[in-house]
Amino acid sequence: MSIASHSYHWMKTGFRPAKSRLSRWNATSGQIMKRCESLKKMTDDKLERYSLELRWRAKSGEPLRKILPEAYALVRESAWRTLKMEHFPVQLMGGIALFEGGIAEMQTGEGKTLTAVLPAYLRALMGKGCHVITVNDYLAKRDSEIMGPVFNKLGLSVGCITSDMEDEDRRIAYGLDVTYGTANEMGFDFLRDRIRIGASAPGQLEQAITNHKNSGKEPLVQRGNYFALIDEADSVLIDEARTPLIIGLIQPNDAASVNLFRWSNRATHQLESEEDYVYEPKKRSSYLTDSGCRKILLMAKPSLLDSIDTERIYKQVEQSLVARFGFLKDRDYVVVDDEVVIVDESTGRMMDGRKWQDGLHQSIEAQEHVPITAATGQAARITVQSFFQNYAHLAGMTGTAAMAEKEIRKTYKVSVTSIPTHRPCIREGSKARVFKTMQAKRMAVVEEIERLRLKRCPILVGTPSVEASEALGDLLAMKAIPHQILNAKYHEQEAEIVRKAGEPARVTIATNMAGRGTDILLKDDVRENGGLHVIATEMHTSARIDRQLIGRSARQGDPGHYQFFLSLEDELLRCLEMSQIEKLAKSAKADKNGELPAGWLSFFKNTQDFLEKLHRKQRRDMLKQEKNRIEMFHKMGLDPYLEWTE
Ligand SMILES: Nc1ncnc2c1ncn2[C@@H]1O[C@H](COP(=O)(O)OP(=O)(O)OP(=O)(O)O)[C@@H](O)[C@H]1O
Repeated sequence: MSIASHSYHWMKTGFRPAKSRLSRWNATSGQIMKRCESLKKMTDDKLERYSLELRWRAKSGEPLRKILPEAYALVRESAWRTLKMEHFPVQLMGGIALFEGGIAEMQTGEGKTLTAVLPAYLRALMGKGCHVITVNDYLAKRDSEIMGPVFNKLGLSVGCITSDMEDEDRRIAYGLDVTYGTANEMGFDFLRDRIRIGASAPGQLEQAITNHKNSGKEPLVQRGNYFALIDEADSVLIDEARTPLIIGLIQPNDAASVNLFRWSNRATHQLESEEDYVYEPKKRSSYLTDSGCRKILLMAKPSLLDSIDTERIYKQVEQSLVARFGFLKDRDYVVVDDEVVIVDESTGRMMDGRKWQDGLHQSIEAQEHVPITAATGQAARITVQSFFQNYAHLAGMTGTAAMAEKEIRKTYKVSVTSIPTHRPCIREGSKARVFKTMQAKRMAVVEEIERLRLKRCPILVGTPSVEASEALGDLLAMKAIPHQILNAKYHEQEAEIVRKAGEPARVTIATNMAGRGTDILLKDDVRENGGLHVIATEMHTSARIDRQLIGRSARQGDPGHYQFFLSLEDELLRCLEMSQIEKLAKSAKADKNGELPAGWLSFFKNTQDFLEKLHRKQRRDMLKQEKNRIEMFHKMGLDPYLEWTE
């Protein structure tokens, strides 16, 4: 079939891979489909024996690219027998692209979960383990459970790593043929293993591992880094890459430090903005002015603070100011059982076990009047970028790679290729509506929900924080509109909430938890009524996150619809100076319902662009620093990942 004649569908944002590559994949995909015909008559036993033969051939040195057509045909047949799903030709092409490495852009809802099984199976034949990286525990568990039978039927074992697992269970899961888990868990397991091995000079790691194995010490948890297939690659490789993984070295708190955290928090309330301190929202940083330093010096303090030097006190007060103005409860963190738990901005999920550094976490604990936990120093650290560079083979897939193509190419030196969709995407968008105040916007959202409910459409409302999701929930409750909320506080009910979200007239209010990976299946006659409607109640700091939310609708050729509702009091605009927003708000001419003319949308888009640029620069700077750090460690013959070892 020639490229010109086949009926693939391209999204506007996608860019095409070189034609020659696409036609090669297309031809191989055709071969695979043909092979599948001959597998139909095989018994299950024969199918498994065939798979064993492939494993033997792979281990005997036959190149995997030669085995690929047979392997993919087997996987397709196994998926049919176990899940009643057969890979579409475009999914086979995606699978080939993933085997060849780099990032495959497959639109939201195109079935990346099923596609991932193809390269994972093929690489797993080598018997060196294969890691499928998902963005959260819920997806790791869901995907390994759903896809497990496809591998099992072909004689391969599958497991998953979740944050609540003990080392022994992790070791077992890593020992299986295919292991699902998050970059976080796999990265931390890698670091903990490095601590077990101890520092090793560059180039001597293999020897150090062998020595460790022979030493009879606690065995390592991972058995190597052979192949990583990253789902939602842009989230993992770009968004998560902003914070390095750090294993803390617990530094017990002394009474003076605890007093300092609590006192600094109180002290901030006696300081005047601009006169005593300056808080910079864009950088989330603050500094004391001369007047502020003087005031701090003169303030009454508990005698325990006498032992702490003044510089440290200033620094801590500045940190408390950052905690107070830069970090909001139910947006950046939640308090669960007297514990401050970070909420990840891009996924809306609780990040168990992660803590802010440099006393910031403790400052927030002081602010929330909960027990102050021990601060952590660094024992071992690695950036997400360096972690994935340890893998012999790396591939990724996402619905939103094209938007970050340049950055991915520059950082990871891999190409991004866009795979056509199976059916044309018929998602419809309505013009964004902009309001002067948050309240006016929320009222309009409620009205829209009422209107759509009358048409019996399921509605997914995206909100930027736990707080915003609950505020909207309260409004709906006041109007007796039934709804369900999906935010970090309800993560245990996630599967149940998602299962119901596609029912007629069902209203689901969610944070970014209902973003990447969430698959809302449409029930009953919902398709005829226009499919799922997504109402985005704010624009995110990254357009990719917006695209992911919208991508919950109109999947697999289904109908679907989206609309943005924005206001001048939105989170996105908080990065601007207060005075600038006030000026804008004054000049804005709203109608009687508080709605502004459509032209205001460009203002939001510009702010989003500005923030994306700023974050890109921050990531670039971080990478540069990291590169210099590793080079310096290498020059000194030291282990770049371990700051401290026994
Ligand atoms: N070959 C297939 N045959 C039938 N159904 C399929 C096939 N491939 C995928 N699906 C269905 O399509 C839906 C979307 O799949 P999936 O959630 O894997 O998409 P995705 O590409 O990962 O989306 P996102 O980018 O939003 O994570 C699922 O309900 C899945 O069962």
